[in-house]
Amino acid sequence: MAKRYDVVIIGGGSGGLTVASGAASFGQKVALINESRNLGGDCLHYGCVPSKALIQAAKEVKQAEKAAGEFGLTLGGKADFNQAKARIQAAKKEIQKHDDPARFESAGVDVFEGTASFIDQHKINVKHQRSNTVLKGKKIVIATGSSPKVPEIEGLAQVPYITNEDVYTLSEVPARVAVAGGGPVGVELAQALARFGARVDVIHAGAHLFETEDETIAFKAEHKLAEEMNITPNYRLTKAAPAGSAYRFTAEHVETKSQKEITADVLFVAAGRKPNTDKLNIEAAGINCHQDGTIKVDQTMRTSREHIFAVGDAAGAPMFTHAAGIEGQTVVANLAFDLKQKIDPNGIPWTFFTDPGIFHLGMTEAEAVAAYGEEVVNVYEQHGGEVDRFIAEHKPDAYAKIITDRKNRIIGAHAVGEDPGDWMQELVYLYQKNEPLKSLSSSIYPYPARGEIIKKAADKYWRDTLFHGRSARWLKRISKLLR
Ligand SMILES: Cc1cc2nc3c(=O)[nH]c(=O)nc-3n(C[C@H](O)[C@H](O)[C@H](O)COP(=O)(O)OP(=O)(O)OC[C@H]3O[C@@H](n4cnc5c(N)ncnc54)[C@H](O)[C@@H]3O)c2cc1C
Ligand SMILES: NC(=O)c1ccc[n+]([C@@H]2O[C@H](COP(=O)([O-])OP(=O)(O)OC[C@H]3O[C@@H](n4cnc5c(N)ncnc54)[C@H](O)[C@@H]3O)[C@@H](O)[C@H]2O)c1
Repeated sequence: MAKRYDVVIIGGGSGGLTVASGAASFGQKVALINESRNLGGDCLHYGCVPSKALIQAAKEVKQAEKAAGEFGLTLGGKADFNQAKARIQAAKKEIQKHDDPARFESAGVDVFEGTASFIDQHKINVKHQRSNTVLKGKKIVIATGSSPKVPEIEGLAQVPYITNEDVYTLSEVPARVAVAGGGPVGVELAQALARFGARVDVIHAGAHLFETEDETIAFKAEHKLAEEMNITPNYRLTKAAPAGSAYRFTAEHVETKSQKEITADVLFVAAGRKPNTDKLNIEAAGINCHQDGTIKVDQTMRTSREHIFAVGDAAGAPMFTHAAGIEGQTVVANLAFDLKQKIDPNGIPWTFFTDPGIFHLGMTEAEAVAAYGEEVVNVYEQHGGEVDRFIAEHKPDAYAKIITDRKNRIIGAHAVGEDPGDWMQELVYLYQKNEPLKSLSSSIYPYPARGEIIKKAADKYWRDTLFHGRSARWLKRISKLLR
């Protein structure tokens, strides 16, 4: 006999947990299935939390070295990676408390440990060790996340490699690390390993690091990151082989096919993600998927079956914890009240935690020009070298680019510099409220704020309007009359 629920959720990560607590709080009878009792998903166990803990530890090591060099201090010894690992464990343990299954159970959610697979479009089998439990859901939410994609690399079977799932458990930092992939997973962690003493080679099949980013931002970030690691864009890692006590990797130019060889002690595969949809027996539910296995959804997060929703990484890009969260919130409203609330994918910002970091909201300049035409798009650029705080902090490389339409509404906003997520967040608010950039000009920033970088960009709108063009001529005339 199947156990009956209003909602059955598959996956206990950022997306699934948001749906579980939201649906239960609206009085729905909820079942949550996760492969292990350790809820929290990729973000907590292998993604955001451990990576940010490691990145911060590595940043402190780098700052200590930089300060020693600049201020004539003597620094001895080698940074202890085990201390960073201890911090990672402590952070995970603390945050894990929020995702304790008991908390969800006390909120009325039935938590099932096991692997879920569809029997038909309403029934799901949960397999745990040798037992099988069948659940029946009026509504079903798939939130199974994603895993590292391992590309075809000849000889990889003879060469041990790591992914973001193993990097935090390395017993020590290898002397030489080859990284396949120049996206955020590869570069955030590569920089951290470099700061703990590894010589890092990033092999990247794209024309530049961070392919999703505005070109100006990606180039500025890459230029700075190249001070700490060897970056080889336009090359794909194609072969791996043992070479004495180390390994030899062959990278092939994506167009000319010319080859380069790199020797390293460890290969870190960070070549993208694949959705965790392979164990779901998804055909039994009759849901349509994209070719890469991600689930097709509309903007209400419904799949091709009206009563089945998908959120988070399993539903494809954008793959972020907060994206899974907002998608989960939208699904709660849609399934509990039969609404058709939509997600605006352009309204989901993100930050990459490299140093310098990257902030992204909406369209890049190239995307905006392609979508609206050059004559409609206005671009406001602001350099940190003209902002007192960045000058005082010796960080003049900060840079922001804000793209607006003719009415000065935000189409895109991008930045590179130290913790740009902190000083660019107001633009997310403006975007959501459909407010113009120029409104920031009247906002007061406690001096010397990093956020002045976006106020100065907004001031440029007024300068263009007041001192050039038709209104400038009128203002001059009025001013003369009043003299
Ligand atoms: C190294 C790294 C760093 C990252 N850093 C950030 C960051 O700083 N900020 C940010 O916003 N995002 C970051 N991300 C992305 C973020 O981790 C993901 O977007 C987010 O975890 C997706 O949440 P989700 O709910 O879709 O899936 P997940 O959190 O992966 O949860 C899916 C859950 O479903 C379970 N599951 C899978 N299949 C089944 C099945 N058949 N039956 C039962 N259970 C199943 C899994 O075990 C897992 O617990 C990072 C990712 C990586 C890899
Ligand atoms: N700070 C954050 O919020 C954060 C951090 C990490 C990851 N993430 C999320 O995780 C997603 C996945 O990130 P990712 O870096 O794993 O993937 P990605 O797809 O962004 O980058 C992987 C890159 O690897 C390259 N590649 C593929 N095969 C290769 C090969 N054989 N040799 C060399 N290069 C190869 C591809 O050109 C690709 O650009 C991101 O899009 C993001 O949504 C977010």
